[in-house]
Amino acid sequence: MTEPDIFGKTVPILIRNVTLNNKPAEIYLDGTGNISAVAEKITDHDAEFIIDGNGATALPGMVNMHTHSPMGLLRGYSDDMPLFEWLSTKIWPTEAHLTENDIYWGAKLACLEMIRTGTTTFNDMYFMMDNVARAVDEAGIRACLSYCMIDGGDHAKFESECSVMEKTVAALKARNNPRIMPGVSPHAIYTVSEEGLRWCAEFSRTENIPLHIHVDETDENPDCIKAHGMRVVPWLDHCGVLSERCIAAHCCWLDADDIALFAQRNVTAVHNPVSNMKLTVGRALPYPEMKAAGVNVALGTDGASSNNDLDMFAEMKTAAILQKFFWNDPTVMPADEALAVASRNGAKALGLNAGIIAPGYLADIILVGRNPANVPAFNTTSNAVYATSGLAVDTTICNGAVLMHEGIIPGAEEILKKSEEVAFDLVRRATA
Ligand SMILES: C[C@H]1O[C@@H](n2cnc3c(O)ncnc32)[C@H](O)[C@@H]1O
Ligand SMILES: [Zn+2]
Repeated sequence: MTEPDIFGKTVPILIRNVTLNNKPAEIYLDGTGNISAVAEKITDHDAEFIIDGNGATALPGMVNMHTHSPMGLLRGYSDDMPLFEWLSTKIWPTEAHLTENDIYWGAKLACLEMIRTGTTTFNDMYFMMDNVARAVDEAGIRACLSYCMIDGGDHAKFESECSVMEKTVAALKARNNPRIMPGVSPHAIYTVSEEGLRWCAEFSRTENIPLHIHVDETDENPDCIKAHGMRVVPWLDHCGVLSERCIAAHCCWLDADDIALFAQRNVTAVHNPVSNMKLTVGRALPYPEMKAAGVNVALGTDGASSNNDLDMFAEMKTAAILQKFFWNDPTVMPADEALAVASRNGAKALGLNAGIIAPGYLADIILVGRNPANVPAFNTTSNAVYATSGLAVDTTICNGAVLMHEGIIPGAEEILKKSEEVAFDLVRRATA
Protein backbone atom coordinates (compact mmCIF):
# COMPACT_ATOMS: atom_id res chain seq x y z
CA MET A 1 0.00 0.00 0.00
CA THR A 2 1.25 3.48 -0.86
CA GLU A 3 1.70 5.78 2.15
CA PRO A 4 -0.26 8.97 1.27
CA ASP A 5 2.51 11.13 2.79
CA ILE A 6 5.09 9.98 0.25
CA PHE A 7 3.85 12.30 -2.52
CA GLY A 8 5.27 15.63 -3.57
CA LYS A 9 8.00 16.21 -0.99
CA THR A 10 11.71 16.49 -1.64
CA VAL A 11 12.83 14.45 1.39
CA PRO A 12 15.47 11.73 1.91
CA ILE A 13 14.31 8.58 0.09
CA LEU A 14 16.00 5.19 -0.30
CA ILE A 15 15.06 3.16 -3.36
CA ARG A 16 15.74 -0.53 -2.80
CA ASN A 17 15.61 -3.69 -4.82
CA VAL A 18 15.90 -2.27 -8.33
CA THR A 19 17.93 -3.16 -11.41
CA LEU A 20 20.12 -0.40 -12.81
CA ASN A 21 22.11 -1.03 -16.00
CA ASN A 22 21.51 -4.79 -15.61
CA LYS A 23 22.83 -4.91 -12.02
CA PRO A 24 21.06 -4.95 -8.64
CA ALA A 25 21.18 -1.50 -7.06
CA GLU A 26 19.99 0.85 -4.36
CA ILE A 27 19.65 4.59 -4.91
CA TYR A 28 19.68 7.25 -2.21
CA LEU A 29 18.11 10.68 -2.66
CA ASP A 30 19.30 12.91 0.16
CA GLY A 31 16.40 15.37 0.18
CA THR A 32 18.15 18.12 -1.80
CA GLY A 33 16.63 17.15 -5.15
CA ASN A 34 19.78 15.27 -6.14
CA ILE A 35 20.94 11.67 -6.18
CA SER A 36 23.58 11.27 -3.47
CA ALA A 37 24.49 7.57 -3.67
CA VAL A 38 24.12 4.58 -5.97
CA ALA A 39 25.45 1.23 -4.78
CA GLU A 40 24.57 -2.43 -4.56
CA LYS A 41 23.74 -1.89 -0.86
CA ILE A 42 23.29 1.41 1.01
CA THR A 43 23.29 1.13 4.80
CA ASP A 44 24.29 4.65 5.86
CA HIS A 45 21.18 6.81 5.26
CA ASP A 46 18.51 8.97 6.89
CA ALA A 47 15.64 7.98 4.63
CA GLU A 48 12.20 9.27 5.54
CA PHE A 49 10.68 6.86 3.00
CA ILE A 50 11.90 3.55 1.63
CA ILE A 51 10.62 2.49 -1.78
CA ASP A 52 10.90 -1.24 -2.45
CA GLY A 53 11.15 -1.60 -6.24
CA ASN A 54 10.38 -5.35 -6.09
CA GLY A 55 12.80 -5.95 -8.94
CA ALA A 56 11.75 -2.92 -11.01
CA THR A 57 14.06 -1.39 -13.62
CA ALA A 58 15.33 2.07 -12.65
CA LEU A 59 15.71 4.50 -15.55
CA PRO A 60 16.34 8.22 -15.86
CA GLY A 61 13.10 10.20 -16.30
CA MET A 62 12.24 10.78 -19.93
CA VAL A 63 12.84 14.29 -21.37
CA ASN A 64 10.20 15.25 -23.95
CA MET A 65 11.94 17.94 -25.98
CA HIS A 66 9.13 19.12 -28.23
CA THR A 67 5.50 19.36 -27.29
CA HIS A 68 2.56 21.76 -27.02
CA SER A 69 1.12 20.59 -23.71
CA PRO A 70 -2.39 22.10 -23.82
CA MET A 71 -3.05 20.46 -27.21
CA GLY A 72 -4.19 17.30 -25.42
CA LEU A 73 -7.56 19.08 -25.35
CA LEU A 74 -7.67 18.47 -29.11
CA ARG A 75 -6.59 14.82 -29.00
CA GLY A 76 -8.64 12.93 -31.58
CA TYR A 77 -10.43 16.12 -32.69
CA SER A 78 -8.92 16.05 -36.19
CA ASP A 79 -6.73 13.28 -37.56
CA ASP A 80 -5.55 11.89 -40.88
CA MET A 81 -4.82 15.18 -42.65
CA PRO A 82 -1.68 16.83 -44.09
CA LEU A 83 0.12 19.31 -41.81
CA PHE A 84 -0.96 22.65 -43.33
CA GLU A 85 -4.56 21.63 -43.94
CA TRP A 86 -4.73 20.28 -40.36
CA LEU A 87 -3.26 23.50 -38.90
CA SER A 88 -5.18 26.00 -41.00
CA THR A 89 -8.63 24.37 -41.18
CA LYS A 90 -8.86 22.65 -37.79
CA ILE A 91 -6.24 23.61 -35.21
CA TRP A 92 -5.65 27.35 -35.61
CA PRO A 93 -9.40 28.21 -35.87
CA THR A 94 -10.02 26.26 -32.65
CA GLU A 95 -6.99 27.72 -30.86
CA ALA A 96 -8.45 31.20 -31.54
CA HIS A 97 -11.08 30.34 -28.89
CA LEU A 98 -8.69 29.17 -26.14
CA THR A 99 -9.05 30.74 -22.71
CA GLU A 100 -6.57 30.81 -19.83
CA ASN A 101 -8.70 28.17 -18.07
CA ASP A 102 -8.50 25.88 -21.14
CA ILE A 103 -4.72 26.24 -21.24
CA TYR A 104 -4.45 25.46 -17.53
CA TRP A 105 -6.56 22.28 -17.70
CA GLY A 106 -4.96 21.18 -20.97
CA ALA A 107 -1.54 21.50 -19.35
CA LYS A 108 -2.77 19.70 -16.21
CA LEU A 109 -3.88 16.80 -18.41
CA ALA A 110 -0.51 16.76 -20.20
CA CYS A 111 1.44 16.79 -16.91
CA LEU A 112 -0.71 13.92 -15.66
CA GLU A 113 -0.10 11.88 -18.82
CA MET A 114 3.63 12.59 -18.76
CA ILE A 115 4.02 11.66 -15.08
CA ARG A 116 1.95 8.52 -15.69
CA THR A 117 4.24 7.47 -18.57
CA GLY A 118 7.60 8.35 -17.02
CA THR A 119 8.44 11.82 -18.32
CA THR A 120 10.03 14.14 -15.76
CA THR A 121 10.94 17.11 -18.02
CA PHE A 122 9.29 18.64 -21.06
CA ASN A 123 10.10 21.45 -23.46
CA ASP A 124 6.89 23.28 -24.32
CA MET A 125 5.85 25.85 -26.92
CA TYR A 126 2.38 27.40 -26.72
CA PHE A 127 0.34 30.43 -25.61
CA MET A 128 -0.65 31.98 -22.23
CA MET A 129 2.26 30.10 -20.69
CA ASP A 130 1.83 31.31 -17.13
CA ASN A 131 -1.19 28.99 -17.00
CA VAL A 132 1.03 26.11 -18.10
CA ALA A 133 3.49 27.16 -15.39
CA ARG A 134 0.74 26.94 -12.76
CA ALA A 135 -0.04 23.39 -13.90
CA VAL A 136 3.68 22.44 -13.89
CA ASP A 137 4.16 23.96 -10.45
CA GLU A 138 1.23 21.95 -9.04
CA ALA A 139 2.19 18.70 -10.80
CA GLY A 140 5.80 18.71 -9.57
CA ILE A 141 7.23 18.02 -13.03
CA ARG A 142 10.09 20.02 -14.66
CA ALA A 143 9.61 22.14 -17.81
CA CYS A 144 11.07 24.73 -20.13
CA LEU A 145 8.14 26.92 -21.18
CA SER A 146 8.13 29.27 -24.18
CA TYR A 147 5.55 31.60 -25.61
CA CYS A 148 5.06 30.87 -29.32
CA MET A 149 5.57 33.98 -31.46
CA ILE A 150 3.60 34.15 -34.74
CA ASP A 151 3.76 37.61 -36.42
CA GLY A 152 2.87 36.61 -39.99
CA GLY A 153 5.14 39.37 -41.35
CA ASP A 154 3.00 42.13 -39.81
CA HIS A 155 5.11 44.77 -38.01
CA ALA A 156 2.38 45.81 -35.53
CA LYS A 157 1.84 42.13 -34.65
CA PHE A 158 5.60 41.69 -34.30
CA GLU A 159 5.70 44.50 -31.72
CA SER A 160 2.80 43.10 -29.70
CA GLU A 161 4.30 39.59 -29.83
CA CYS A 162 7.64 40.88 -28.48
CA SER A 163 5.80 42.49 -25.60
CA VAL A 164 3.93 39.23 -24.78
CA MET A 165 7.24 37.32 -24.99
CA GLU A 166 8.97 39.72 -22.57
CA LYS A 167 6.07 39.61 -20.11
CA THR A 168 5.93 35.80 -20.28
CA VAL A 169 9.64 35.40 -19.54
CA ALA A 170 9.42 37.92 -16.68
CA ALA A 171 6.40 36.11 -15.17
CA LEU A 172 8.07 32.69 -15.42
CA LYS A 173 11.27 34.03 -13.84
CA ALA A 174 9.26 35.69 -11.04
CA ARG A 175 7.93 32.26 -10.05
CA ASN A 176 11.42 31.48 -8.83
CA ASN A 177 10.73 27.77 -9.21
CA PRO A 178 13.85 25.72 -10.01
CA ARG A 179 11.67 23.28 -12.00
CA ILE A 180 10.38 26.00 -14.35
CA MET A 181 12.72 27.46 -16.97
CA PRO A 182 11.69 30.15 -19.46
CA GLY A 183 12.44 29.88 -23.16
CA VAL A 184 11.58 31.75 -26.36
CA SER A 185 9.77 30.23 -29.37
CA PRO A 186 9.47 31.75 -32.80
CA HIS A 187 7.01 29.25 -34.34
CA ALA A 188 8.72 28.59 -37.74
CA ILE A 189 10.23 30.41 -40.71
CA TYR A 190 6.88 30.39 -42.54
CA THR A 191 5.00 32.18 -39.72
CA VAL A 192 7.66 34.54 -38.30
CA SER A 193 9.27 37.50 -40.09
CA GLU A 194 12.99 38.19 -40.32
CA GLU A 195 12.62 40.88 -37.63
CA GLY A 196 10.78 38.35 -35.44
CA LEU A 197 13.48 35.71 -35.86
CA ARG A 198 16.24 38.26 -35.21
CA TRP A 199 14.48 39.63 -32.13
CA CYS A 200 13.93 36.14 -30.65
CA ALA A 201 17.57 35.19 -31.31
CA GLU A 202 18.80 38.33 -29.54
CA PHE A 203 16.36 37.92 -26.62
CA SER A 204 17.45 34.30 -26.16
CA ARG A 205 21.10 35.49 -26.13
CA THR A 206 20.64 38.35 -23.64
CA GLU A 207 18.43 36.26 -21.32
CA ASN A 208 20.59 33.16 -21.86
CA ILE A 209 17.53 30.96 -22.34
CA PRO A 210 16.68 28.26 -24.92
CA LEU A 211 15.18 29.14 -28.31
CA HIS A 212 12.69 26.48 -29.46
CA ILE A 213 11.52 26.46 -33.10
CA HIS A 214 9.96 24.18 -35.77
CA VAL A 215 12.50 23.60 -38.56
CA ASP A 216 12.05 21.76 -41.87
CA GLU A 217 9.16 19.55 -40.73
CA THR A 218 7.91 19.46 -44.33
CA ASP A 219 10.30 20.59 -47.06
CA GLU A 220 10.39 24.34 -46.37
CA ASN A 221 13.44 24.83 -48.59
CA PRO A 222 11.89 25.63 -52.01
CA ASP A 223 9.76 28.48 -50.54
CA CYS A 224 12.68 29.73 -48.44
CA ILE A 225 14.98 29.83 -51.48
CA LYS A 226 12.29 31.71 -53.43
CA ALA A 227 11.78 34.25 -50.63
CA HIS A 228 15.32 34.66 -49.29
CA GLY A 229 17.67 33.07 -51.83
CA MET A 230 18.89 30.40 -49.43
CA ARG A 231 17.81 27.17 -47.71
CA VAL A 232 16.10 27.18 -44.28
CA VAL A 233 19.15 26.43 -42.14
CA PRO A 234 21.41 29.13 -43.66
CA TRP A 235 18.44 31.53 -43.41
CA LEU A 236 18.10 30.81 -39.69
CA ASP A 237 21.84 31.32 -39.32
CA HIS A 238 21.61 34.61 -41.27
CA CYS A 239 18.97 35.73 -38.72
CA GLY A 240 21.22 34.76 -35.78
CA VAL A 241 18.98 31.89 -34.62
CA LEU A 242 21.51 29.05 -34.65
CA SER A 243 23.47 28.66 -31.41
CA GLU A 244 23.94 26.20 -28.55
CA ARG A 245 20.65 27.57 -27.13
CA CYS A 246 18.70 26.60 -30.28
CA ILE A 247 16.41 23.54 -30.02
CA ALA A 248 15.10 22.71 -33.49
CA ALA A 249 12.09 20.39 -33.73
CA HIS A 250 11.56 17.96 -36.63
CA CYS A 251 14.60 18.72 -38.89
CA CYS A 252 13.45 16.14 -41.45
CA TRP A 253 14.73 17.92 -44.58
CA LEU A 254 18.25 18.92 -43.55
CA ASP A 255 21.00 18.22 -46.11
CA ALA A 256 24.70 17.59 -45.43
CA ASP A 257 25.60 21.33 -45.39
CA ASP A 258 22.71 22.08 -43.02
CA ILE A 259 23.86 19.29 -40.69
CA ALA A 260 27.44 20.64 -40.75
CA LEU A 261 26.12 24.09 -39.77
CA PHE A 262 24.04 22.59 -36.93
CA ALA A 263 27.19 20.82 -35.69
CA GLN A 264 29.28 23.99 -35.96
CA ARG A 265 26.69 26.06 -34.03
CA ASN A 266 25.96 23.28 -31.46
CA VAL A 267 22.24 23.24 -32.25
CA THR A 268 20.10 20.43 -30.77
CA ALA A 269 17.81 18.65 -33.25
CA VAL A 270 14.62 17.04 -31.90
CA HIS A 271 13.27 13.91 -33.56
CA ASN A 272 9.44 13.63 -33.59
CA PRO A 273 8.90 10.31 -35.37
CA VAL A 274 5.25 9.59 -34.53
CA SER A 275 3.95 13.05 -35.49
CA ASN A 276 6.14 13.05 -38.62
CA MET A 277 4.77 9.71 -39.78
CA LYS A 278 1.16 10.55 -38.92
CA LEU A 279 1.31 13.91 -40.76
CA THR A 280 3.39 12.17 -43.48
CA VAL A 281 6.02 14.86 -43.81
CA GLY A 282 7.94 12.79 -46.37
CA ARG A 283 11.30 12.11 -44.75
CA ALA A 284 12.82 11.04 -41.40
CA LEU A 285 15.31 13.16 -39.45
CA PRO A 286 18.75 12.20 -40.85
CA TYR A 287 19.99 10.64 -37.61
CA PRO A 288 22.96 8.67 -39.03
CA GLU A 289 24.42 11.80 -40.66
CA MET A 290 23.68 13.94 -37.60
CA LYS A 291 25.35 11.41 -35.33
CA ALA A 292 28.40 11.26 -37.60
CA ALA A 293 28.61 15.08 -37.55
CA GLY A 294 28.32 15.18 -33.72
CA VAL A 295 24.90 16.93 -33.59
CA ASN A 296 23.05 16.51 -30.28
CA VAL A 297 19.78 14.72 -31.12
CA ALA A 298 16.92 14.60 -28.61
CA LEU A 299 13.36 13.23 -28.77
CA GLY A 300 9.87 14.72 -28.55
CA THR A 301 6.27 13.66 -29.01
CA ASP A 302 4.96 16.94 -30.51
CA GLY A 303 1.46 17.80 -29.30
CA ALA A 304 -1.12 15.17 -28.37
CA SER A 305 -3.33 16.23 -31.26
CA SER A 306 -0.79 15.10 -33.85
CA ASN A 307 0.80 12.17 -31.97
CA ASN A 308 -1.85 11.41 -30.26
CA ASP A 309 -0.19 10.68 -26.91
CA LEU A 310 2.74 11.91 -24.82
CA ASP A 311 4.24 8.49 -24.12
CA MET A 312 8.02 8.79 -24.57
CA PHE A 313 8.43 4.99 -24.42
CA ALA A 314 6.26 4.66 -27.55
CA GLU A 315 8.26 7.51 -29.09
CA MET A 316 11.60 5.89 -28.23
CA LYS A 317 10.66 2.59 -29.84
CA THR A 318 9.22 4.36 -32.89
CA ALA A 319 12.39 6.47 -33.26
CA ALA A 320 14.65 3.42 -33.12
CA ILE A 321 12.62 1.38 -35.61
CA LEU A 322 11.81 4.26 -37.98
CA GLN A 323 15.50 5.16 -38.19
CA LYS A 324 16.45 1.57 -39.00
CA PHE A 325 13.68 1.23 -41.57
CA PHE A 326 14.06 4.61 -43.28
CA TRP A 327 17.85 4.34 -43.63
CA ASN A 328 17.60 0.61 -44.37
CA ASP A 329 20.12 -0.35 -41.70
CA PRO A 330 19.23 -2.30 -38.51
CA THR A 331 22.35 -1.03 -36.75
CA VAL A 332 21.08 2.59 -36.74
CA MET A 333 20.01 3.96 -33.31
CA PRO A 334 20.60 0.91 -31.09
CA ALA A 335 18.70 0.72 -27.79
CA ASP A 336 21.28 2.50 -25.62
CA GLU A 337 21.36 5.43 -28.07
CA ALA A 338 17.55 5.56 -28.21
CA LEU A 339 17.47 5.82 -24.41
CA ALA A 340 20.10 8.61 -24.45
CA VAL A 341 18.16 10.47 -27.17
CA ALA A 342 15.03 10.23 -24.98
CA SER A 343 16.68 11.34 -21.76
CA ARG A 344 20.19 12.75 -21.31
CA ASN A 345 20.52 14.43 -24.73
CA GLY A 346 17.44 16.53 -24.00
CA ALA A 347 18.66 17.30 -20.49
CA LYS A 348 21.98 18.45 -21.95
CA ALA A 349 20.22 20.82 -24.37
CA LEU A 350 18.36 22.41 -21.45
CA GLY A 351 21.54 22.69 -19.37
CA LEU A 352 20.23 20.19 -16.80
CA ASN A 353 22.45 17.81 -14.90
CA ALA A 354 19.94 15.01 -15.52
CA GLY A 355 19.31 11.93 -17.63
CA ILE A 356 21.82 9.76 -15.79
CA ILE A 357 21.34 7.87 -12.51
CA ALA A 358 24.54 8.66 -10.64
CA PRO A 359 25.56 10.71 -7.58
CA GLY A 360 25.38 14.46 -8.18
CA TYR A 361 22.69 14.23 -10.87
CA LEU A 362 19.14 15.51 -10.42
CA ALA A 363 16.87 12.95 -8.77
CA ASP A 364 14.62 12.56 -11.84
CA ILE A 365 14.09 8.80 -11.80
CA ILE A 366 11.42 6.37 -12.93
CA LEU A 367 10.78 2.73 -12.07
CA VAL A 368 9.32 0.24 -14.53
CA GLY A 369 7.73 -2.50 -12.47
CA ARG A 370 8.22 -6.16 -13.28
CA ASN A 371 5.67 -7.08 -15.93
CA PRO A 372 5.37 -9.66 -18.72
CA ALA A 373 7.09 -7.31 -21.21
CA ASN A 374 10.32 -7.00 -19.25
CA VAL A 375 10.95 -10.68 -18.51
CA PRO A 376 13.50 -12.12 -19.11
CA ALA A 377 15.87 -9.28 -18.22
CA PHE A 378 18.80 -10.17 -20.48
CA ASN A 379 19.14 -6.48 -21.21
CA THR A 380 17.03 -3.95 -19.30
CA THR A 381 17.77 -1.16 -21.81
CA SER A 382 16.57 -3.33 -24.70
CA ASN A 383 13.41 -4.15 -22.76
CA ALA A 384 12.85 -0.45 -21.95
CA VAL A 385 13.23 0.66 -25.58
CA TYR A 386 11.67 -2.21 -27.52
CA ALA A 387 9.17 -3.82 -25.13
CA THR A 388 7.90 -1.26 -22.63
CA SER A 389 4.79 0.92 -22.75
CA GLY A 390 4.89 4.09 -20.67
CA LEU A 391 1.91 2.67 -18.76
CA ALA A 392 4.29 0.07 -17.28
CA VAL A 393 6.02 2.87 -15.33
CA ASP A 394 4.82 2.61 -11.74
CA THR A 395 6.93 5.23 -9.95
CA THR A 396 7.92 8.71 -11.17
CA ILE A 397 10.24 10.90 -9.13
CA CYS A 398 11.14 14.46 -10.13
CA ASN A 399 13.55 16.72 -8.26
CA GLY A 400 13.64 14.09 -5.50
CA ALA A 401 9.86 14.20 -4.95
CA VAL A 402 7.60 11.21 -5.64
CA LEU A 403 4.90 12.23 -8.16
CA MET A 404 3.55 8.73 -8.84
CA HIS A 405 3.93 5.53 -6.83
CA GLU A 406 2.36 2.15 -7.58
CA GLY A 407 0.58 3.87 -10.46
CA ILE A 408 -1.14 6.33 -8.12
CA ILE A 409 -1.05 10.08 -8.82
CA PRO A 410 -2.98 12.15 -6.29
CA GLY A 411 -5.72 14.25 -7.92
CA ALA A 412 -5.74 12.30 -11.20
CA GLU A 413 -9.52 11.77 -11.32
CA GLU A 414 -10.36 15.45 -11.01
CA ILE A 415 -7.93 16.32 -13.83
CA LEU A 416 -9.48 13.73 -16.17
CA LYS A 417 -12.98 14.99 -15.42
CA LYS A 418 -12.22 18.73 -15.71
CA SER A 419 -10.06 18.47 -18.83
CA GLU A 420 -12.73 16.41 -20.59
CA GLU A 421 -15.36 19.07 -19.79
CA VAL A 422 -13.08 21.92 -20.86
CA ALA A 423 -12.17 20.18 -24.16
CA PHE A 424 -15.80 19.62 -25.16
CA ASP A 425 -16.69 23.19 -24.21
CA LEU A 426 -13.78 24.57 -26.28
CA VAL A 427 -14.86 22.65 -29.39
CA ARG A 428 -18.49 23.65 -28.82
CA ARG A 429 -17.50 27.36 -28.74
CA ALA A 430 -15.17 27.00 -31.71
CA THR A 431 -17.78 25.30 -33.91
CA ALA A 432 -20.85 27.31 -32.81
C1 LIG B 1 2.44 26.36 -30.88
C2 LIG B 1 1.75 26.42 -32.21
O1 LIG B 1 2.28 25.38 -33.01
C3 LIG B 1 1.21 24.67 -33.60
N1 LIG B 1 1.62 23.32 -33.96
C4 LIG B 1 1.28 22.16 -33.38
N2 LIG B 1 1.85 21.13 -34.01
C5 LIG B 1 2.57 21.67 -35.02
C6 LIG B 1 3.37 21.12 -36.02
O2 LIG B 1 3.54 19.81 -36.14
N3 LIG B 1 3.96 21.95 -36.89
C7 LIG B 1 3.78 23.28 -36.82
N4 LIG B 1 3.01 23.86 -35.89
C8 LIG B 1 2.42 23.06 -35.00
C9 LIG B 1 0.14 24.72 -32.56
O3 LIG B 1 -1.11 24.39 -33.06
C10 LIG B 1 0.27 26.15 -32.09
O4 LIG B 1 -0.42 27.02 -32.93
ZN1 LIG C 1 5.30 21.10 -32.88
